[in-house]
Amino acid sequence: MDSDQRTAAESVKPWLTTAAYVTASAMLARSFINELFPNELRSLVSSRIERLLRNRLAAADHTIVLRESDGGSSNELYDASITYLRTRVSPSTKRLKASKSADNNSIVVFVDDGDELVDVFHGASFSWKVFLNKENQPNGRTRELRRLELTFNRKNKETAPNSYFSHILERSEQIKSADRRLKIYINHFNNWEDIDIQHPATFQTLAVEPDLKRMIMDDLSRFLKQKECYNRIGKAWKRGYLLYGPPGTGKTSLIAAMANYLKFDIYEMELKDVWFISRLKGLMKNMKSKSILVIEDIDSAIRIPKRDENARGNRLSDIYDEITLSALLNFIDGLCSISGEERIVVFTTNYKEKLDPALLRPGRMDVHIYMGYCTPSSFRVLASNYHAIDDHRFFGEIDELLKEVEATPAEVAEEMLRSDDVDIALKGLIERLNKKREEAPGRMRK
Ligand SMILES: Nc1ncnc2c1ncn2[C@@H]1O[C@H](COP(=O)(O)OP(=O)(O)OP(=O)(O)O)[C@@H](O)[C@H]1O
Repeated sequence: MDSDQRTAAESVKPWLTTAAYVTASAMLARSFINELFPNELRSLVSSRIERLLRNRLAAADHTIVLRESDGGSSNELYDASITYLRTRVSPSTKRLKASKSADNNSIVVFVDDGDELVDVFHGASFSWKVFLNKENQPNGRTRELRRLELTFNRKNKETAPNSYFSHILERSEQIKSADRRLKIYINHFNNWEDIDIQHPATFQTLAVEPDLKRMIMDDLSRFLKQKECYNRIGKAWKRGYLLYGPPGTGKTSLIAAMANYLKFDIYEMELKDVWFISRLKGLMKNMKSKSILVIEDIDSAIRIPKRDENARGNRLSDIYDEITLSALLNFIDGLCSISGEERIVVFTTNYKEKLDPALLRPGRMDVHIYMGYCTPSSFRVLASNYHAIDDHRFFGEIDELLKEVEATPAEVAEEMLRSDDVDIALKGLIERLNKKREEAPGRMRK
């Protein structure tokens, strides 16, 4: 028996002893009843006595309820417990339900609603039950919400809320990061909906200059280690990035690479769907920690309708609260400082020159990153991504063309994908670059 099994066996012992006590007492009581009571009364009296014994046992229990959603916000402790408990299902659990995980296509097995799972931690037993609640929504639809009930013996009440929950939070983080696929959420009315998109971009597959790549990775790693420093200077633990450059230069790919590198989720906020400032607040409150908030195309006007729907007039200003980007930044800063969690905020634009100069002043967005046209070194990354090559007789010609022509990595990637035959793909790219040079000599690079 290894030490884990020994601990488990030892911790189960008191439960077995208690169960044996109940069974033995019930048997004793039953033979006593058989002696004393006529047939008709026997089953009534014996069930009363068994109930009494069980109630005495139950009185020694504590129960903690974890709801899936708490006051409209998602409950991270509930999520962590579900992640953790999935790894604690034992073959002896009588009824299990199985489903296919959207995250990584694996089969997930868990106890069914109403069933029980017993976990042993530091020699104490913790019994979990899952319950399903159905809530009627104002829009007539029914929302399914689950809750977990954790029951443990009163004598473990010191262990349960503190070290057991810390253990669950820590383990669930480890499980998630070992078994993780990028999650992308988009806002839909008041809620975030996760969309099942697999974005495989990583810093390795990202076609940007090596120095820029290193700078971004170092900046992210440094930020994560700076919680104390941000606390000390009284700043929200938030890092803001402004990504700018022409369409197809990899701004979205960089965000995915950042998320995959940090193992953070992405929350993509469509401002045009936000409508009310209160909705913005609610959405930000519902973002999980360790996340990247993305607001794309910030050069387009931000207009949020007035909170009071009756305040309708003829002029635009009667209907909309124009919120400047500057105000939005302040607002996000304020909410981030309340949450105290690390947060990355990324804004993107194709037209940096259209932004309010006040936004570009130092201190507003921490890092400005220009995502530019394809260069010989970023072309090498794409050639390796799509054809697993690091050299070819056509590379010299392509390098010369890329120094002259403005071609986005997206355009180069498109040519690389046209054929599995590397010679055909590279010839296609040369033709495209030559055509660009002829068609737009004025846009040639200096
Ligand atoms: N720098 C890059 N590295 C690797 N692939 C890239 C890069 N830029 C573009 N691509 C390829 O082109 C596709 C489109 O690029 P992406 O959406 O990241 O560009 P974008 O700058 O965000 O464009 P937009 O401004 O239109 O949103 C990507 O899915 C990827 O295949």
